[in-house]
Amino acid sequence: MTQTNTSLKTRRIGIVVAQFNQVVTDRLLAGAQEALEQAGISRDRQLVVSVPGAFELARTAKLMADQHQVDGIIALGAVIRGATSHYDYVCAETAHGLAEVSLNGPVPVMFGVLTTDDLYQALDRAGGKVGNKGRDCAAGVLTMLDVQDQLTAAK
Ligand SMILES: Nc1c(NC[C@H](O)[C@H](O)[C@H](O)CO)[nH]c(=O)[nH]c1=O
Ligand SMILES: CC(=O)[C@@H](O)COP(=O)(O)O
Repeated sequence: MTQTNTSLKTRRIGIVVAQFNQVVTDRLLAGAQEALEQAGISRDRQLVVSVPGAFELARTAKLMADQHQVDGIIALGAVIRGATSHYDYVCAETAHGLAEVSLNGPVPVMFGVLTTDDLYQALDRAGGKVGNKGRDCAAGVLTMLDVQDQLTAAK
């Protein structure tokens, strides 16, 4: 599918970012914001909201989507395995929650939540040697808007 990006100048993108493991999520946020700006979505059209942890991302994304504040949403977080099974619950519910908001809500939601065994794996994926998941999600949300436009035009 070709990228048209015709209406990017008017798009608004929401970014919901978890404060937990902020040394990682700050880098994801920076990657996402920089990529959006490079694509033509200036900072004043990026609505950034921070929440306590990954578990809170879905509810906040839902509020943004339901209030029609944005055309697409990027959810950013870093869940890092601890000593107990808490990690599994946070990962599962965060993923289910965000998927539900994306499937049942009016705008696409990108899953920019790292789920890693340790801090090093997370940093590698937040602007380190394995890329930046925030940046990937910025590209992804724009592709999703383009896909949506093309499907609407093809009706
Ligand atoms: N352990 C991590 C959490 N835990 C916190 C939860 O997300 C949530 O804020 C709390 O249980 C209150 O509802 N969050 C992360 O984003 N990353 C973690 O590694
Ligand atoms: C992913 C978590 O919630 C985690 O950091 C909790 O750590 P623990 O399992 O050691 O309590």
